[in-house]
Amino acid sequence: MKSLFPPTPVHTTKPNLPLVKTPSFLRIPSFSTSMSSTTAGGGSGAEIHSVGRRQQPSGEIHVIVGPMFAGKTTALLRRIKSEGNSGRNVAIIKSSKDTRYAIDSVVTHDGTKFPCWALPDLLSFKHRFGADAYDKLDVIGIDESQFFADLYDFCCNAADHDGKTVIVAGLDGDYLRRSFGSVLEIIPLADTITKLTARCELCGKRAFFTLRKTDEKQTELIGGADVYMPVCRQHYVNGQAVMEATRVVLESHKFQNDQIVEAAAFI
Ligand SMILES: Nc1ncnc2c1ncn2[C@@H]1O[C@H](COP(=O)(O)OP(=O)(O)O)[C@@H](O)[C@H]1O
Ligand SMILES: Cc1cn([C@H]2C[C@H](O)[C@@H](COP(=O)(O)O)O2)c(=O)[nH]c1=O
Repeated sequence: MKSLFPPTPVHTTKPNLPLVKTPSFLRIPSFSTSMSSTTAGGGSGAEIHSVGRRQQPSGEIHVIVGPMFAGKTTALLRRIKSEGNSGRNVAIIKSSKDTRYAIDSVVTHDGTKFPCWALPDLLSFKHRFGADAYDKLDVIGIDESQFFADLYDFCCNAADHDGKTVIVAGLDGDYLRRSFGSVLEIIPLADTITKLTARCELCGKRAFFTLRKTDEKQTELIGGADVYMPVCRQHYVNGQAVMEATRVVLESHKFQNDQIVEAAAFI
């Protein structure tokens, strides 16, 4: 097997980064001289001949969700590498908001790396990648998909119109277990959906949720094990209660301190 990783960029405007591998280039025929289709009843008049027109490609969408540390990126990379090893042209996009381990690579929590395009949005990918190179792509991986507001439109275009296989990995829920970004919106578009689990950091059981260990409230907060941990249902509920109790205690301490400061000002 040829070594594809790191793969060789093809017609990219961003040298040595975005990656498309490519032993057997141009595998998918872009044009057909004659395309036939017959209706189920074999009825007459159903035959279509389309000379010189682009063949309708058949795309796919596969969605991988779960809490943090569940192995979503690992699963995405495994799939992308396997597609690359089968001779398909692949590229991975991640959100440029995720600067945790590397700027231009997808990196798993246990250190596996793969070069990627780090972008603020998805719909600009085709233009940045180059239209010709994009046409030759077979498989597009998307990591940290919860951060892309244009996920639905990109997946629709890429799979339905451009015939790409799109593999999407992301958080289905945020630290409050609310729907995160547009990830759940693409479920109706998907061929397959895989929900992975991690290990609860407090008891070792299966973890379905992500607990935020700090008291920051914004939905988007980039971080790793310093800020988040995967937990089971019981420890999520307990953990939220502990966080809430801690907040109340800290706020009451702050209130008491403020009163002491105010009182001191009068002395
Ligand atoms: N509590 C945990 N449960 C499971 N895996 C963990 C945990 N903490 C660290 N890891 C590591 O994280 C790896 C998964 O990383 P990654 O694929 O980046 O996950 P994700 O993309 O879902 O956050 C696991 O193979 C394991 O080595
Ligand atoms: C739960 C939660 C997570 N995030 C951020 C934290 C990380 O930067 C990513 C998730 O990365 P992973 O590959 O799934 O480990 O998302 C956030 O912004 N808000 C949240 O509620």
